[in-house]
Amino acid sequence: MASPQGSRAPLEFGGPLGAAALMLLLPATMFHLLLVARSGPARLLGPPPYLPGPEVLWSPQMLLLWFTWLGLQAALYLLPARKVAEGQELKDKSRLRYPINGFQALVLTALLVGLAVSAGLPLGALPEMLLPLAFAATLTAFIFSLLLYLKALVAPASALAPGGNSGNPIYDFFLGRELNPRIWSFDFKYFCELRPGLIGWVLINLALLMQEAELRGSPSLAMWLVNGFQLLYVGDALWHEEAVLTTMDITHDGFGFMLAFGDLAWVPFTYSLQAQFLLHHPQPLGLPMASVICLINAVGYYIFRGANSQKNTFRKNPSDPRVAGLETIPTATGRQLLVSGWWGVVRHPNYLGDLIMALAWSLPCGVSHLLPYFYLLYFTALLVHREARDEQQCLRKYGLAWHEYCRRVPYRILPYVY
Ligand SMILES: NC(=O)C1=CN([C@@H]2O[C@H](COP(=O)(O)OP(=O)(O)OC[C@H]3O[C@@H](n4cnc5c(N)ncnc54)[C@H](OP(=O)(O)O)[C@@H]3O)[C@@H](O)[C@H]2O)C=CC1
Ligand SMILES: CC(C)CCC[C@@H](C)[C@H]1CC=C2C3=C(CC[C@@]21C)[C@@]1(C)CC[C@H](O)C[C@@H]1CC3
Repeated sequence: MASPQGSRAPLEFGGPLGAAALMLLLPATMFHLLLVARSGPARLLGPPPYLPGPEVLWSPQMLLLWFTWLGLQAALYLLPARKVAEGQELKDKSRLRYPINGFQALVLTALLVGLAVSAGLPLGALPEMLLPLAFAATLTAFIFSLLLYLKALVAPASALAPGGNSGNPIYDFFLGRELNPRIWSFDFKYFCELRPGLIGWVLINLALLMQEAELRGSPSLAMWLVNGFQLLYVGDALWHEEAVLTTMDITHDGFGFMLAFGDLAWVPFTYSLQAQFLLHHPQPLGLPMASVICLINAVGYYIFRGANSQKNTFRKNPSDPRVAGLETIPTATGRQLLVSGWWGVVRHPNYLGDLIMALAWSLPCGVSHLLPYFYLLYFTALLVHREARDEQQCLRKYGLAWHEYCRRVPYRILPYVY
């Protein structure tokens, strides 16, 4: 199996061994978190309260519910979109087209769920179904990745991703071989990245809030904050859906187990960890502390959105008055790099904002347990690793200009620290 570039791309994630370990470790961590969040001691580093048997994990009804959810999101994806955007130029100089209707899918899902709840759907019962649902999602991710791997065997070389075609089946299965696997115009990676997982995450959060209201009479302030912050984050991602077309996930990485599991299982079932924790471990939170936490989230969001919008506006139209005055470095590709504004503070200001928000999502859970801080810890590791991968890609793209950018903006994520 030759690399699409002729020469083999360097192995990432620790090569085949690292990929095999991650394929076991990631689902194990997700189930560990689901079990521990509902246990009394809620110890991140302790053993799980029990090991669930097949009768707890396997449920045909939950598999059906999961497929109904995927089917609903796929149907919403296929609805007419307010805009159809073009992706980055591919190796064969063509550009794929993508529907921009993610926010519409979120609103329509909210309407449908609202109608179903008012007709008697017991959404508050969902938290009890998380284990078999997570199992259904994990199983789907494994089978789906296998089908994607097989599909790539008949794909033309130009459709393969730069990584993920090492010739080692475990590594390639993990990273994904085909860059943009599609059936007709249905793009699997783009669909999975933003719809079932992200919208599923806020739906699980809402179910946990409703269950808390049933148990304790009303949702706690901490639960409101976690729900509000994460809804803002998901709403923002879907509102700015087009921006995902320039992320490395879409332009560089193949679609394999890493993204299939990450999008379909990891995001909904682990990103909702704080709300899961709060349902089983209510935390007192006064208004003054809640205001401070809201301020932290607002600062994080301001940096995150400011940085992302500045780069996206600049990439779309460098003469836009909002970015035209910013200082830039020319590169041999004809593109320029921003060296003032947010992108002159650190080389990844959007990651800094994202991490500040991650802190604000954990703080409502108090400081008695490490468990709700799992997201912050995992996300720091993910972004540090992602930043290093992006750095390599930028160095390959921009060469000397990237060196100059690193000299002018020496810190990566946190000014004067990292
Ligand atoms: N919650 C979660 O689990 C995750 C959230 N995220 C968030 O998603 C968002 C997107 O992140 P991600 O895809 O990693 O990457 P970025 O949006 O940070 O994009 C990196 C790219 O931006 C361009 N770029 C870098 N520096 C400059 C500069 N100085 N001037 C102009 N362009 C520059 C380069 O591409 P080019 O030059 O080709 O345009 C580079 O490859 C972030 O806000 C991140 O925090 C990401 C991962 C997971
Ligand atoms: C579990 C694995 C080790 C890694 C899985 C990674 C995925 C969960 C993430 C890879 C890139 C992502 C992005 C987002 C969500 C998480 C995944 C899918 C966003 C959609 C989150 C919202 C932001 O506004 C945009 C992000 C793009 C990248």
